[in-house]
Amino acid sequence: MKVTVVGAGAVGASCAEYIAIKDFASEVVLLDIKEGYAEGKAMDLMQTASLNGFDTKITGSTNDYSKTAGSHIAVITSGIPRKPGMTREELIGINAGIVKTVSQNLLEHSPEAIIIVVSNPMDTMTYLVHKTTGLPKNRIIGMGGALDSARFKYRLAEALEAPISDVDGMVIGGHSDKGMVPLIGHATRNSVKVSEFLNQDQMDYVVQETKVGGATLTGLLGTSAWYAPGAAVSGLVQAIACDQKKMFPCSTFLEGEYGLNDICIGVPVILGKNGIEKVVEIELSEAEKAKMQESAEGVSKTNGLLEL
Ligand SMILES: NC(=O)c1ccc[n+]([C@@H]2O[C@H](COP(=O)([O-])OP(=O)(O)OC[C@H]3O[C@@H](n4cnc5c(N)ncnc54)[C@H](O)[C@@H]3O)[C@@H](O)[C@H]2O)c1
Ligand SMILES: O=C(O)C[C@H](O)C(=O)O
Repeated sequence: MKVTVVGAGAVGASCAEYIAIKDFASEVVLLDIKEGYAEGKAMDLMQTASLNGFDTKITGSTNDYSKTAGSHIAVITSGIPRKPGMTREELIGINAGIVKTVSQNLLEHSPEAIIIVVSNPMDTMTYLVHKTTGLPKNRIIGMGGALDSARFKYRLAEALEAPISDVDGMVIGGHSDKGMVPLIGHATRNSVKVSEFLNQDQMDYVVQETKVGGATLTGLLGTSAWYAPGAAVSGLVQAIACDQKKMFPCSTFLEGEYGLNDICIGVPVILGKNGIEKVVEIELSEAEKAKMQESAEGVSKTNGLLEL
């Protein structure tokens, strides 16, 4: 199983490290445009192999896509992250061109690859890849909801004063500060609805802190987060590589599901060897449906900025 990660920066290198440590891939190729950067990150990571106990071979490439040939899965993290005070959507002017070129370069050498899009604004970048590559929609996956759901569980566990292993919850909708839809009504503590334990103010706080989770960290770090994003991507890669049939919220191209068309946005999907094996349509409350519709309007507005 060969995996390529384009962008050997904070998220890409973290993703590569988590994939290696999980040791399900034979090879991970890190590619970056900065001279020597991917090679350096790969060598540094390989020098953890005896310490972290993995056999995965990590190699680096400075913009030579021939090294990525035959990749089964390709992750796109190339592009700029936001600075404090920015929205993800403000990155479109620079990242759209990068993501378009990178996806084309990847597919030239790995025409059968499954593409996972990470670069922001992620839902719109996923839509861009869908529109410009012509790949079947099951092979284009946007990562955002898996990360947002991890932050949702973090906030739920904090509010519940419970171990994170007791908590479950999912975030759907757009991967944006205003557009996320944390499904608080579905969230549970060991199969018991969290509304049995938390009052409305506490639940509202969890939802709001989840929605701005990325911005909160960007404010603290001065750049985007990378550990949880890298871990979230590695989970999607593993589900595909190991044909796990696991359900994640991922950005995918919709054709009527959830009443939405011609958009990539976060919905529950089953991930396996074919990428998106199935879109799962769950029962939403009227309020959740309205939030999803509003979220989709925001994503479509950003999509409109693309020069397709
Ligand atoms: N979807 C999500 O949940 C999520 C989470 C975290 C970060 N992000 C996004 O991921 C992207 C990367 O974030 P980061 O913190 O890793 O940034 P970073 O600056 O640390 O890394 C980005 C890397 O991309 C490289 N790059 C730029 N143009 C390239 C090109 N044409 N080809 C190959 N490599 C290129 C840069 O040299 C840099 O090393 C940002 O757009 C960020 O907003 C998304
Ligand atoms: O928030 C960001 O700028 C990066 C990413 O989308 C995140 O949610 O961490």
